[in-house]
Amino acid sequence: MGTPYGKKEMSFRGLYPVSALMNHNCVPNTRYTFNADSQMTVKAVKPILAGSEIFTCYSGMLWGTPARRLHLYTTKHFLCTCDRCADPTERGTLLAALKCFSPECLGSLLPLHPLKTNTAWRCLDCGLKVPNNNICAIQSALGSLVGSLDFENVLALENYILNRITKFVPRTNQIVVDLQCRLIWEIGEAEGFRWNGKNLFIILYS
Ligand SMILES: C[S@@+](CC[C@H](N)C(=O)[O-])C[C@H]1O[C@@H](n2cnc3c(N)ncnc32)[C@H](O)[C@@H]1O
Repeated sequence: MGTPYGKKEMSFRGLYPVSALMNHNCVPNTRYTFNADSQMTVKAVKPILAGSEIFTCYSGMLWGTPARRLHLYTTKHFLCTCDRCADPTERGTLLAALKCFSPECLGSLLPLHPLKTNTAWRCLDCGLKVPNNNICAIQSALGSLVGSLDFENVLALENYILNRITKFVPRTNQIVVDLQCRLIWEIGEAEGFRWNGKNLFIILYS
Protein backbone atom coordinates (compact mmCIF):
# COMPACT_ATOMS: atom_id res chain seq x y z
CA MET A 1 0.00 0.00 0.00
CA GLY A 2 1.22 3.54 -0.51
CA THR A 3 0.47 7.05 -1.66
CA PRO A 4 0.36 7.11 -5.45
CA TYR A 5 2.96 9.74 -6.23
CA GLY A 6 6.25 11.19 -5.11
CA LYS A 7 8.77 10.60 -2.36
CA LYS A 8 6.21 9.88 0.34
CA GLU A 9 5.42 6.48 -1.10
CA MET A 10 5.74 3.65 1.39
CA SER A 11 5.11 -0.03 1.30
CA PHE A 12 3.73 -2.38 3.91
CA ARG A 13 1.65 -5.51 4.25
CA GLY A 14 -1.04 -6.25 6.82
CA LEU A 15 -4.02 -8.46 7.54
CA TYR A 16 -7.37 -6.68 7.34
CA PRO A 17 -9.90 -9.54 7.71
CA VAL A 18 -13.08 -7.45 7.43
CA SER A 19 -12.11 -5.20 4.53
CA ALA A 20 -10.61 -8.24 2.76
CA LEU A 21 -14.19 -9.44 2.24
CA MET A 22 -14.83 -6.63 -0.24
CA ASN A 23 -14.91 -7.63 -3.88
CA HIS A 24 -13.47 -5.43 -6.60
CA ASN A 25 -15.25 -3.00 -8.91
CA CYS A 26 -13.49 -0.54 -11.23
CA VAL A 27 -16.05 2.07 -10.09
CA PRO A 28 -16.11 1.23 -6.38
CA ASN A 29 -18.58 2.66 -3.89
CA THR A 30 -15.97 3.08 -1.14
CA ARG A 31 -12.47 4.46 -0.62
CA TYR A 32 -9.94 3.56 2.04
CA THR A 33 -7.20 5.32 3.99
CA PHE A 34 -4.62 4.29 6.58
CA ASN A 35 -3.61 6.31 9.62
CA ALA A 36 -0.13 6.53 11.15
CA ASP A 37 -0.84 3.35 13.16
CA SER A 38 -1.74 1.47 9.95
CA GLN A 39 -5.41 1.30 10.92
CA MET A 40 -7.63 1.17 7.86
CA THR A 41 -10.76 3.29 7.44
CA VAL A 42 -13.26 2.49 4.69
CA LYS A 43 -15.72 5.24 3.73
CA ALA A 44 -18.64 5.25 1.30
CA VAL A 45 -18.09 7.55 -1.70
CA LYS A 46 -21.73 7.39 -2.79
CA PRO A 47 -25.02 6.32 -1.21
CA ILE A 48 -25.11 2.51 -0.77
CA LEU A 49 -28.56 0.96 -0.49
CA ALA A 50 -29.07 -1.51 2.35
CA GLY A 51 -28.42 -5.03 1.07
CA SER A 52 -26.36 -3.95 -1.96
CA GLU A 53 -22.73 -4.96 -2.34
CA ILE A 54 -19.88 -2.90 -0.92
CA PHE A 55 -16.98 -2.72 -3.38
CA THR A 56 -13.42 -1.50 -3.27
CA CYS A 57 -10.98 -1.02 -6.16
CA TYR A 58 -7.95 -3.34 -6.18
CA SER A 59 -6.37 -1.50 -9.09
CA GLY A 60 -5.39 1.99 -10.22
CA MET A 61 -8.52 4.13 -10.52
CA LEU A 62 -6.91 6.27 -13.22
CA TRP A 63 -5.52 3.39 -15.26
CA GLY A 64 -7.17 2.50 -18.54
CA THR A 65 -9.03 -0.80 -18.96
CA PRO A 66 -6.18 -2.92 -20.46
CA ALA A 67 -3.81 -1.89 -17.63
CA ARG A 68 -6.40 -2.52 -14.90
CA ARG A 69 -7.46 -5.89 -16.30
CA LEU A 70 -3.85 -7.08 -16.73
CA HIS A 71 -3.04 -5.99 -13.16
CA LEU A 72 -6.12 -7.72 -11.74
CA TYR A 73 -5.40 -10.87 -13.71
CA THR A 74 -1.73 -11.13 -12.69
CA THR A 75 -2.20 -10.15 -9.03
CA LYS A 76 -5.74 -11.37 -8.18
CA HIS A 77 -6.26 -14.06 -10.83
CA PHE A 78 -9.52 -12.85 -12.34
CA LEU A 79 -10.53 -10.92 -15.43
CA CYS A 80 -12.83 -8.06 -14.44
CA THR A 81 -16.08 -7.79 -16.42
CA CYS A 82 -17.58 -4.74 -14.69
CA ASP A 83 -19.52 -2.06 -16.62
CA ARG A 84 -16.49 0.21 -16.84
CA CYS A 85 -14.32 -2.58 -18.31
CA ALA A 86 -17.06 -3.45 -20.82
CA ASP A 87 -17.39 0.15 -22.06
CA PRO A 88 -14.73 0.95 -24.75
CA THR A 89 -14.83 4.65 -23.81
CA GLU A 90 -14.77 4.00 -20.02
CA ARG A 91 -17.72 6.33 -19.50
CA GLY A 92 -16.28 8.84 -21.95
CA THR A 93 -12.95 9.22 -20.10
CA LEU A 94 -10.94 7.61 -22.96
CA LEU A 95 -8.18 6.76 -20.47
CA ALA A 96 -6.68 4.01 -22.66
CA ALA A 97 -7.03 5.89 -25.96
CA LEU A 98 -4.08 6.13 -28.37
CA LYS A 99 -3.73 8.56 -31.27
CA CYS A 100 -4.99 7.19 -34.56
CA PHE A 101 -2.17 5.69 -36.67
CA SER A 102 -3.49 7.38 -39.80
CA PRO A 103 -1.44 10.60 -40.30
CA GLU A 104 -4.43 12.61 -41.59
CA CYS A 105 -6.72 11.64 -38.71
CA LEU A 106 -6.94 13.39 -35.33
CA GLY A 107 -9.12 10.67 -33.80
CA SER A 108 -8.51 8.25 -30.93
CA LEU A 109 -8.05 4.47 -31.09
CA LEU A 110 -10.02 2.42 -28.57
CA PRO A 111 -10.46 -1.34 -28.01
CA LEU A 112 -13.26 -2.76 -30.13
CA HIS A 113 -14.18 -5.50 -27.60
CA PRO A 114 -12.54 -4.49 -24.31
CA LEU A 115 -13.45 -7.73 -22.50
CA LYS A 116 -11.47 -9.76 -25.08
CA THR A 117 -7.74 -9.67 -24.30
CA ASN A 118 -6.62 -9.83 -27.95
CA THR A 119 -9.18 -7.39 -29.29
CA ALA A 120 -8.41 -5.19 -32.29
CA TRP A 121 -8.63 -1.43 -31.73
CA ARG A 122 -10.61 1.00 -33.87
CA CYS A 123 -10.45 4.76 -34.47
CA LEU A 124 -13.54 6.57 -33.22
CA ASP A 125 -13.25 9.07 -36.09
CA CYS A 126 -11.99 7.34 -39.26
CA GLY A 127 -12.79 3.71 -38.31
CA LEU A 128 -9.19 2.49 -38.94
CA LYS A 129 -8.78 -0.98 -37.40
CA VAL A 130 -5.45 -1.87 -35.74
CA PRO A 131 -4.47 -5.41 -34.62
CA ASN A 132 -3.84 -5.95 -30.92
CA ASN A 133 -0.11 -6.77 -31.31
CA ASN A 134 0.55 -3.32 -32.88
CA ILE A 135 -1.24 -1.70 -29.94
CA CYS A 136 0.85 -3.73 -27.44
CA ALA A 137 4.07 -2.61 -29.17
CA ILE A 138 3.06 1.07 -28.82
CA GLN A 139 2.00 0.61 -25.20
CA SER A 140 5.30 -1.02 -24.32
CA ALA A 141 7.30 1.76 -26.07
CA LEU A 142 5.28 4.37 -24.15
CA GLY A 143 5.97 2.53 -20.88
CA SER A 144 9.74 2.67 -21.57
CA LEU A 145 9.52 6.39 -22.40
CA VAL A 146 7.76 7.17 -19.14
CA GLY A 147 10.14 4.90 -17.21
CA SER A 148 13.06 7.11 -18.30
CA LEU A 149 11.53 10.31 -16.87
CA ASP A 150 12.90 12.25 -13.89
CA PHE A 151 9.69 12.91 -11.95
CA GLU A 152 11.34 15.38 -9.58
CA ASN A 153 12.34 17.82 -12.33
CA VAL A 154 9.13 19.85 -12.44
CA LEU A 155 9.95 21.96 -15.50
CA ALA A 156 11.16 18.98 -17.53
CA LEU A 157 8.01 17.11 -16.57
CA GLU A 158 5.79 20.00 -17.62
CA ASN A 159 7.70 20.37 -20.89
CA TYR A 160 7.42 16.64 -21.48
CA ILE A 161 3.65 16.70 -21.06
CA LEU A 162 3.18 19.79 -23.23
CA ASN A 163 5.59 18.94 -26.03
CA ARG A 164 6.48 15.25 -26.21
CA ILE A 165 4.11 12.68 -24.87
CA THR A 166 1.01 14.35 -26.31
CA LYS A 167 2.48 13.82 -29.81
CA PHE A 168 1.87 10.10 -29.27
CA VAL A 169 -1.20 9.90 -27.07
CA PRO A 170 -4.34 12.01 -26.66
CA ARG A 171 -4.60 14.20 -23.54
CA THR A 172 -7.20 11.82 -22.15
CA ASN A 173 -4.67 8.95 -22.01
CA GLN A 174 -3.78 7.55 -18.59
CA ILE A 175 -0.10 8.46 -19.06
CA VAL A 176 -0.93 12.16 -19.49
CA VAL A 177 -3.36 12.02 -16.55
CA ASP A 178 -0.73 10.32 -14.39
CA LEU A 179 1.98 12.84 -15.35
CA GLN A 180 -0.41 15.70 -14.56
CA CYS A 181 -1.04 14.22 -11.10
CA ARG A 182 2.72 13.83 -10.54
CA LEU A 183 3.27 17.42 -11.64
CA ILE A 184 0.64 18.68 -9.19
CA TRP A 185 2.27 16.57 -6.49
CA GLU A 186 5.76 17.89 -7.25
CA ILE A 187 4.60 21.52 -7.44
CA GLY A 188 2.88 21.10 -4.11
CA GLU A 189 6.06 19.65 -2.58
CA ALA A 190 8.83 21.70 -4.25
CA GLU A 191 10.50 24.10 -1.82
CA GLY A 192 10.16 27.72 -3.06
CA PHE A 193 8.55 26.72 -6.33
CA ARG A 194 6.52 29.52 -7.84
CA TRP A 195 3.70 28.70 -10.21
CA ASN A 196 3.56 31.26 -13.04
CA GLY A 197 -0.23 31.11 -13.09
CA LYS A 198 -0.37 29.98 -16.72
CA ASN A 199 1.20 26.70 -17.72
CA LEU A 200 -0.47 24.41 -15.23
CA PHE A 201 -3.81 25.82 -16.25
CA ILE A 202 -3.03 25.10 -19.88
CA ILE A 203 -1.97 21.55 -19.03
CA LEU A 204 -5.03 20.78 -16.99
CA TYR A 205 -7.76 22.41 -18.99
CA SER A 206 -6.74 22.64 -22.64
C1 LIG B 1 -9.91 -10.19 -1.14
S1 LIG B 1 -10.83 -11.47 -1.89
C2 LIG B 1 -12.44 -10.81 -1.93
C3 LIG B 1 -13.38 -11.55 -1.07
C4 LIG B 1 -13.77 -12.89 -1.62
N1 LIG B 1 -14.69 -12.76 -2.75
C5 LIG B 1 -14.41 -13.75 -0.53
O1 LIG B 1 -15.47 -14.31 -0.76
O2 LIG B 1 -13.81 -13.87 0.53
C6 LIG B 1 -10.23 -11.30 -3.54
C7 LIG B 1 -10.68 -12.38 -4.47
O3 LIG B 1 -12.09 -12.28 -4.73
C8 LIG B 1 -12.36 -12.53 -6.11
N2 LIG B 1 -12.93 -11.31 -6.71
C9 LIG B 1 -13.02 -10.09 -6.12
N3 LIG B 1 -13.62 -9.21 -6.92
C10 LIG B 1 -13.92 -9.88 -8.05
C11 LIG B 1 -14.56 -9.50 -9.28
N4 LIG B 1 -14.99 -8.26 -9.50
N5 LIG B 1 -14.70 -10.46 -10.24
C12 LIG B 1 -14.26 -11.73 -10.05
N6 LIG B 1 -13.65 -12.14 -8.92
C13 LIG B 1 -13.48 -11.23 -7.92
C14 LIG B 1 -11.02 -12.90 -6.77
O4 LIG B 1 -10.87 -14.29 -6.73
C15 LIG B 1 -10.02 -12.24 -5.83
O5 LIG B 1 -8.74 -12.86 -5.88
